[in-house]
Amino acid sequence: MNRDRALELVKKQITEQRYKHTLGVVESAIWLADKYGADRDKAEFAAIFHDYAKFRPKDEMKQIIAAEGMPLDLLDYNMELWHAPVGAYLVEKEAGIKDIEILNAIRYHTSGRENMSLLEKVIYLADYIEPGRSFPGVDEVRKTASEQLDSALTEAMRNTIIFLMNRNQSIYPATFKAYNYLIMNKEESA
Ligand SMILES: Nc1ncnc2c1ncn2[C@@H]1O[C@H](COP(=O)(O)OP(=O)(O)O)[C@@H](O)[C@H]1O
Repeated sequence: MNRDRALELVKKQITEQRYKHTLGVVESAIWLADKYGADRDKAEFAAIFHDYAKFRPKDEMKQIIAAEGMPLDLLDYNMELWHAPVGAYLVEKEAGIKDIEILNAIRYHTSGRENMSLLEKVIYLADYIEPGRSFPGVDEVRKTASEQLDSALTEAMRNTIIFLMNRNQSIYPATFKAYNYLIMNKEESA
């Protein structure tokens, strides 16, 4: 599949505003991929498709999570988390994307996970820092992203955890695990 066809498929699934966000994530993902040596084409496709399932009905997402052997504890947490694993499933099924690295980058783009691949890190971070984002702290993360990938990822996860805590929301444990893994496996140069 080429880039234009992929964009066309995604455009049908999401709102105009979310499509703009997607184009921003593509730009940031390619920038990060080039900077840190990830596969540029895979980064581009993962970014294009990352929010594919964002507007699927809640019941359809629930049904897919249960039927496709996804972690059932997802259903106990923020439903904003669901579109990521459901997206990975639908992108394979409906768009025919088979590359497991691309699918995993989509699957973990909201929660993160322990021991993330380079591509997973690139997509998680690109989603956080894309040019359309304007929340507090994003400029600091952008600056760090231009210097050290894992440090930027750690900052983005820390901000997300603090953001959720300040709103009295529960936090899906995969994000804590991802954060702990980064802290506990930090390179001395980081
Ligand atoms: N570990 C988590 N537990 C619960 N909610 C989370 C967790 N990580 C991220 N979220 C929330 O999921 C929502 C959607 O995340 P994401 O898909 O990255 O954002 P967006 O829809 O803005 O692109 C955000 O509001 C974020 O706060």
